[in-house]
Amino acid sequence: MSSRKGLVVDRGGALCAELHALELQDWDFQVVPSLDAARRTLAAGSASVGLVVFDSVSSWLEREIEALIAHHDIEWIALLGQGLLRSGAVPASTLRLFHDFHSMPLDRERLQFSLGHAYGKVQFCSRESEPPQVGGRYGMTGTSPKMLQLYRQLDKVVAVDAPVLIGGESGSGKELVAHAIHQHSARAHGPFIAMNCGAIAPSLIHSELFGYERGAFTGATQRKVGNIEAASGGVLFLDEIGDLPLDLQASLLRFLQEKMITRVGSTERVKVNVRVIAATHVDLARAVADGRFRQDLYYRLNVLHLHVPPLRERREDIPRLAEAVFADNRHQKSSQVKGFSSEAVRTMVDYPWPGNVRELVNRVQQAMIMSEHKFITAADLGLPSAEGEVVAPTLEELRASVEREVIETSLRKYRNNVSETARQLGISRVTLYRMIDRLKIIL
Ligand SMILES: Nc1ncnc2c1ncn2[C@@H]1O[C@H](COP(=O)(O)OP(=O)(O)OP(=O)(O)O)[C@@H](O)[C@H]1O
Repeated sequence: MSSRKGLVVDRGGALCAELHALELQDWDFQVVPSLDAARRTLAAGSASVGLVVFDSVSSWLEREIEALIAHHDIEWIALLGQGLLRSGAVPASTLRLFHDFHSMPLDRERLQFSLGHAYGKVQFCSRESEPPQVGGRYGMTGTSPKMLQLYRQLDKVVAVDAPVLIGGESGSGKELVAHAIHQHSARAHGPFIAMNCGAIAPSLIHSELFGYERGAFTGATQRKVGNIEAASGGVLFLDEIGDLPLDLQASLLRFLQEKMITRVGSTERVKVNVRVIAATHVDLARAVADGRFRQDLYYRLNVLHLHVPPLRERREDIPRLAEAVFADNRHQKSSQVKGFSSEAVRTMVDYPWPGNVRELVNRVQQAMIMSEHKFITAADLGLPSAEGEVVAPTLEELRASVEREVIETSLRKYRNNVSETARQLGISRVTLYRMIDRLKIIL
C-alpha cells in the first residue's frame, strides 16, 4: 500500500523510469518537470519528501534550488546523473541543501532507507516545530528558578492594590512585569498609562503628570488631561522613576498621600483612583542615601518590591526566549531561515547580555531578516562564537549525525523494538542492525 507521498522534480524525465522500476515500498511519487510546478504541488501540500533530478551540469541554478528548498518544510534528496558527482558539476554548496544525495545507478536499498529516513525526520521535526510553549506565566517566557520566584511574588502582588517598585537592569522586563500586574489585577479593565520620567524634559514633566487648563501658559491652547488622571481606574507606570526631579518628587508624594491632583492653571482639586507602579534600573536606596531621591517618596512607592533578574542570572531561559522571539517574528523572517544552529544557541547561552532580553529580541529579529543561512549562526547574531573557529562538518559526518538522531528517536518511540522501528523507517531489520552497529548506537 502506497502511503507516503514524494515529489520528483525532473526536467528531462531522465530518471523517472528508473525510479519507478525500483518499485519502492510505501512510496507514491508525483513527477513534475519544473520548479514552478513543484511549488504549486507543494502548496497543495501532501508530499513529505522531494527528489530533485540533476541529469546534466546545467540542470538547475543553485539559487533556484535554494529558493525551492527554503520555502517548504519537507526534506529533499538529490539524484545525480552518472559522473556528475565525480566531475564536481554539482557544487558542494548545492548538495549541502539536501538531506542526502544518490548517484546513478540508483541503489534500491540505500534509496529506500534514505527516503524512510527523510520521512521520519519530517514527521519528527513537524512535531518539534509547533510554536514553543511559552513555558512561563504572566505572558513571560522563562521557567528558571529566579523566574519561578518572580511569578510566585506576582501571585501576591496582583491580589492587592498597593504601589509597587520594580527594580532590575535595563531591558530585563520591568515594563512587562508592570503590564502583567495590570492585566491580572482587579484593574485589568482600566487603562495602563506608561510614562518614562527619564525621557521627558524636566520642564514638561509636571504638566505631563498633572495636566493643564487652557491658557495656563503660552501655547496651552486647550485643556490637557495629565497622565495621572488618564490612568484613572487603572495603572500609572512610571519608568525610570530615579530620574524624576526633586521638586516633582514632592508633587508626586503629595498625590500619593492625598489621591488628589490639581491641573496646572486650575484651582480645582480632582480625586483620582490609580495604582502607581514605578520602575528603576538604578539602586534607589543608594539615590536616597546620596540625597538624590526623597526617602518619604521611596517608602511610599516601595510598599511592594519586585526584582527582575538580569538575563545572565537565568541562562537556562535563553534558548526558550530565543525560540519564542523566533516564533513571534516568523512572518518577517528571511525565507530560508529555519531556526538556530546549535553553535548559535551555545553562544547565546554563554553571552553576558548587558542589554538583557531587549538585546536578545533585537539580535534575533535582526538575524532572522539578515541571515543568509538555513540556521542562524553566532555571527548572524553579531556575537563572537563561543566555540572559536568552527570546522564545518563534512556531508558524511552530517549524514551520520542525522541518521543517529532519527534512529535513536524511533528506537525510543518503539521501546527498542527493532522490527517496529525498521518498519517505520522503511528499511529491513538487517539494514537497521547494520546501521546500529556502524553508528555505534547502544540498544
Ligand atoms: N520574560 C520575558 N519573556 C518574554 N519577553 C520578555 C521577557 N522579559 C522581557 N521581554 C521583552 O524584552 C523587551 C524589553 O522588556 P521591557 O521593556 O519590559 O524591559 P525594561 O526592564 O522595562 O527596560 P527599560 O529599563 O529599558 O525600560 C520587551 O520587548 C519585552 O517584551
